[in-house]
Amino acid sequence: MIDIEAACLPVGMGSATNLNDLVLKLFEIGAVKFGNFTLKSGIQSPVYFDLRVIISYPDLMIDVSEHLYQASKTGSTYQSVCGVPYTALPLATCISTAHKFPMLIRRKEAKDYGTKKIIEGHYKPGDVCLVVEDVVTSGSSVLETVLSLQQEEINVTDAVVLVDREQGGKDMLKTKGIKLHSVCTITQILEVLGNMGKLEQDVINRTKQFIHDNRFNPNGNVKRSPEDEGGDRSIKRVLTYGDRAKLCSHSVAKFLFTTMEDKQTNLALSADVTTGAELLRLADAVGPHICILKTHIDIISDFKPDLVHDLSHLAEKHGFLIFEDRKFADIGNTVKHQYSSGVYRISDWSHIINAHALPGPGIVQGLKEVGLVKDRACLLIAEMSSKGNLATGDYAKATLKMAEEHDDFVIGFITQSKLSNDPNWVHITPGVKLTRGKDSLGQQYLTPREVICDKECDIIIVGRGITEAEDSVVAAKAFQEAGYNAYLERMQKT
Ligand SMILES: O=C(O)c1cc(=O)[nH]c(=O)n1[C@@H]1O[C@H](COP(=O)(O)O)[C@@H](O)[C@H]1O
Repeated sequence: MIDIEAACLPVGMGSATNLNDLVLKLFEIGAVKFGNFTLKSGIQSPVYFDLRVIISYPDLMIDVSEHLYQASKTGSTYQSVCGVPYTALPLATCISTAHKFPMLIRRKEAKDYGTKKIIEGHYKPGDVCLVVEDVVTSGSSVLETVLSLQQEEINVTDAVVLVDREQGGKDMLKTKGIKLHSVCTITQILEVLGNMGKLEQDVINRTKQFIHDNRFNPNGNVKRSPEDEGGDRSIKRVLTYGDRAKLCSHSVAKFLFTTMEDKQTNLALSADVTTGAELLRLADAVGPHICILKTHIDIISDFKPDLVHDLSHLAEKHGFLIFEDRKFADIGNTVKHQYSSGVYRISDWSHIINAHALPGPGIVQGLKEVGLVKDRACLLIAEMSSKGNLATGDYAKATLKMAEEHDDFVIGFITQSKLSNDPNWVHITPGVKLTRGKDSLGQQYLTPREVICDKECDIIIVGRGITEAEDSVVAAKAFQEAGYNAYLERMQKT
């Protein structure tokens, strides 16, 4: 049974109702729903929380924030409170104004201009901040806000959430040193609604079974700095590829970061060869060393549909993603056809495609109408490697903005430098050789270290450095090692 006494202590400027009334109210306004819902991950869930709707009920907002405030009072002291964007922002605001608690706002996107701040508000290194969230499932959204705060040397020891779905978030956050407090758990909600006769027993059983069957493992591995090991809580945390796999919501980006960590490679092979047989030979030989195989399918002189079928098998065998470097650049309606049909039917086999931002957002919308249902991903070309290219000035910034508006499909950029600190974006850089240089047609080369360590991009694209080497496997191994070592070096220095 629920400890009602504990849930209705009078507090600060207001007082919280009892938990039963709160749960009932949430149920009545549709903030808690039972049925069949497809979650962002694609999983079918018998329960869905839509806590955004509470902003339409000011009394409920005050009540929920008082419950959150109560649940967070566990002996720790905080200098500030920060809501996980967006739903928890108004909740954190209510707590802040009711209890004279300074607030911080974490930007969802990092500003690359002006103050360049990701955390807004006044703070100093070593401050302790309470993180507020509406619902916790795996804990990754709370973690994302925690990591942003920690990068500014703000400590987080506790987080408070209205509903814990009991799917592993609490344990995962514990492994990161964060204690999660919840106003209520899904078990408590089922119990309250069951006792009030609002839910059939089979709905309760189905929901319990779903929660039981869909738990996340608490296997996070946020890298700690030496000061952290020494007990200093002013931690600067560094996100590994594995951490970023957990943070990002797009399945292709998740797979990519996971592969990079597991295979220890940030190498994309640009397989710019002109026959099907050569493409397959290269893919099979170099496959163990790469995370992405990039194609220009229209330079294959003997293309047959079987080729992409065989290539897909090799992608599965070696665990890499296929990226057709089609560089779409037309209006939305045209690119839809170019992507889905014609001889190549690119959307049927290529996990990732790229597009120029030049035509405006319609190009992404058009591609998305084809790619989203197939769980495909897109990279926007923000900066190019060739001398004299016109993608300069504010072009990259405008491209980032376009990507942010389509982050369900766009997972990152083809770029020469890091555009954003948001760990969800994948930064992929072509024009890489083991030594700096250029070719006779304006291509300019940087080294893996310059790209990964200095410019802080994530993946190197290498073409002729491998395809024209005497032994492509030896060359691929060398690029794999150079790229991954540069990444490890960056981890050390950050
Ligand atoms: O989108 C790309 O991949 C790309 C963008 C860019 O700015 N520069 C660039 O070279 N590329 C591609 O990256 C590959 C580079 O090949 P190499 O110069 O042989 O390493 C080629 O397939 C290019 O089409």
